[in-house]
Amino acid sequence: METIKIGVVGLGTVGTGVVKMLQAHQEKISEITGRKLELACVVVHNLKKHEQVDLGDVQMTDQIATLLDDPSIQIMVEVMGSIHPAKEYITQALQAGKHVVTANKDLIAQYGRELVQIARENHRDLFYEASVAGGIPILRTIDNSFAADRIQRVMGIVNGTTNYIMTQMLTKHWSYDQALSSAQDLGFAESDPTNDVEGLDAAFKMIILTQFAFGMSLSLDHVQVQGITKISPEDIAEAHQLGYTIKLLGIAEEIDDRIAVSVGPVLVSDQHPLATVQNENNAVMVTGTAVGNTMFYGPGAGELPTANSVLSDITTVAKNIALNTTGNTFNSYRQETVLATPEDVVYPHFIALKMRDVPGMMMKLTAIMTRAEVSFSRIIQNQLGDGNARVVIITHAMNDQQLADITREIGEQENMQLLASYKVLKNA
Ligand SMILES: NC(=O)C1=CN([C@@H]2O[C@H](COP(=O)(O)OP(=O)(O)OC[C@H]3O[C@@H](n4cnc5c(N)ncnc54)[C@H](OP(=O)(O)O)[C@@H]3O)[C@@H](O)[C@H]2O)C=CC1
Ligand SMILES: N[C@@H](CC=O)C(=O)O
Repeated sequence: METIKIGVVGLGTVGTGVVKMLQAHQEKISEITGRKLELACVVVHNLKKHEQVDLGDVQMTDQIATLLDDPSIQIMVEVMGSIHPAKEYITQALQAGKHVVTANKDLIAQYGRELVQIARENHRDLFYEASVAGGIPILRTIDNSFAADRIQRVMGIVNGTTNYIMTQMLTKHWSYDQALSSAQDLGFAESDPTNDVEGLDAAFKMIILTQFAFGMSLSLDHVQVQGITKISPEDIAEAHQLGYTIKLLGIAEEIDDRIAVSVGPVLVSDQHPLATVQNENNAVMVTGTAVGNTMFYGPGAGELPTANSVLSDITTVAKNIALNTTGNTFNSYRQETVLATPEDVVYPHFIALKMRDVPGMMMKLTAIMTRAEVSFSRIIQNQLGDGNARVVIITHAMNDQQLADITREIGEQENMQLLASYKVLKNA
């Protein structure tokens, strides 16, 4: 049986899982692909850190040239993360005639088109299943199984770290710092977790999902992004009291041929399947015109779940090599990017305010809402004990322009402060 040699760049959470799975499932992969896969080298940044790691005959190096300059290595697996030098390594690998598998969503979301072009020019494969929702095979599913359907919306929990943090805070009453530190220890968080908690990691994944589902290419400034760092315990408790769970949701939806993409805390009805997704698990709901609602659930981060997605890409490349059909990248669906306007995006909202507890304040708030043509659906008021009250409103459906008008007017009031505003998702 012919051998395909593989070089892996990165031996952190995902790289370790890839090496383990390549070694453990060798026989099955050979049977499926008709090729023996051989791990030839592993490239790391700091060799000293890995002194205790036993890779047997496999060479460990801190020199990327060992991999790039070896023509016998046919597949490079990039699991080191960040933009530079990962982008340069992938470019050089493709130009040197290697196929590339990566888990790097930051890179694919921002430079995916350029890298796909380089892969095509060099007739090489480029796959990145692990870049979205870790262990859930969502990209290949959208690419293959939704090819003929018209997708209306892709929505879900696509960051494991934040879902893990919020689950621990709600169920075990851990502090934010304690939960984040645990997510880091478990290998879910990015090396710099800012992107996780500020919603950027989820935004990169939504950019990739939008490309697959709608064929439209977005940049980060096309996505409305809010993280979890400003969610307060009061927000969580009041949402709970009203029958909702707060989740960091990515939503990409087509509204009259225009696209709206956002990432932010959303109140999800406790009856909604997304409300039940706990810990580092992710879930992606894809709504198609023909099929209706579908939901894909599983671990969104972690060593072996993510490695499994990387291995599915490696296996695909190996099959393509065996069949002499390489030169494939993921989906080639392309549509002109047309963005929705703030008037297009319509949701009920949870709005929390602090205001002086004196006569007339509620009338002022009602007047602001009336001017924006928004009505209340539910309202709670709690005294803060310092002469102020915390008021929480669930509005009827309103658009982003109405929300912007309300936010501006509240900001102009004395004795009234907007504390939070989140979308509300009612039904499946
Ligand atoms: N962790 C997860 O659950 C998931 C991660 N991903 C993505 O997978 C990728 C890897 O993530 P993860 O394994 O968590 O990251 P880690 O931080 O755990 O590991 C990164 C690895 O890359 C190596 N590395 C960093 N810079 C270089 C360099 N210049 N040259 C060679 N090696 C380098 C590091 O080397 P050294 O050890 O010597 O410092 C380390 O071994 C990222 O793109 C991430 O977004 C995707 C899905 C899930
Ligand atoms: N940091 C990411 C890892 C997977 O993409 C997450 O927590 O989801």
